[in-house]
Amino acid sequence: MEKHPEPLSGCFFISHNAILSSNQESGVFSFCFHWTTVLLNYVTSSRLPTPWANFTLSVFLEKATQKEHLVISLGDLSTPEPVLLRLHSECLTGDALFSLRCDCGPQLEKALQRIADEGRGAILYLRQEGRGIGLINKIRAYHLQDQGADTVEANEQLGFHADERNYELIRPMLDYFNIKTIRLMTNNPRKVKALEDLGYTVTERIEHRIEPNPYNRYYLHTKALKLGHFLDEPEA
Ligand SMILES: Nc1nc2c(ncn2[C@@H]2O[C@H](COP(=O)(O)OP(=O)(O)OP(=O)(O)O)[C@@H](O)[C@H]2O)c(=O)[nH]1
Ligand SMILES: [Zn+2]
Repeated sequence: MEKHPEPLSGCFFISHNAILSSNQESGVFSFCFHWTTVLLNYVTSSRLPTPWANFTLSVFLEKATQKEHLVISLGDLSTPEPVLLRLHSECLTGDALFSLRCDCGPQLEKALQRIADEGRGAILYLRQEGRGIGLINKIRAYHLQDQGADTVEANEQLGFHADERNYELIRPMLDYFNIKTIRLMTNNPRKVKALEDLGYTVTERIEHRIEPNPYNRYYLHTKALKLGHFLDEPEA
């Protein structure tokens, strides 16, 4: 049985952003470091045969929450060509329970298919269920939506922002695979910005739409209207 690595490396490292600033008038130079806590540690990996391809599954453990975040990868990601990537937020109802309320399940399949077709790429499967509010609160939000609220209003009625996800935690995963430039499969402009803010280069945004169904039509409409997703705003 594999021994649980504990801890894997030093607890702290110096982030890329060592800032050198100067005060022209006094001629004083100051050098300050931003110390960044390592949010996740790589734990282990295995083969993951699927109907689309034989992927590799790697697991990372988030220190603060003990959540396991996953990377499903194919091919050599360390070469300089941009990596086909999907940041997929956990959706138990859509990914595993076949829910038609959202587009997550078909999006996950589409990403697996696309990576298999190209023979190289990765899905970061992030345990940020319900846009970061967790499964119980997502079901509470669904309950409110059953009574007429839209997906944003439901979150707000529960005291959350429309989107509570934090993308900081993807850095250790991308760095582990030495990924620097990315072709991102998404309809969400905030994911592109999040990657760029973290210092990665997004060379291409690849639209990642699925055919709407009668149950997710209004949800997709709201995402386009209120969350800025690049979708066709299907009729509510
Ligand atoms: N709070 C809340 N979360 C939802 C709802 N429907 C889906 N989710 C969650 O939303 C996340 C997916 O986010 P989306 O907004 O659908 O899409 P995205 O990841 O921002 O963008 P894409 O990359 O284009 O898919 C998953 O974590 C789902 O569990 C909902 O009505 N309320
Ligand atoms: Zn979903």
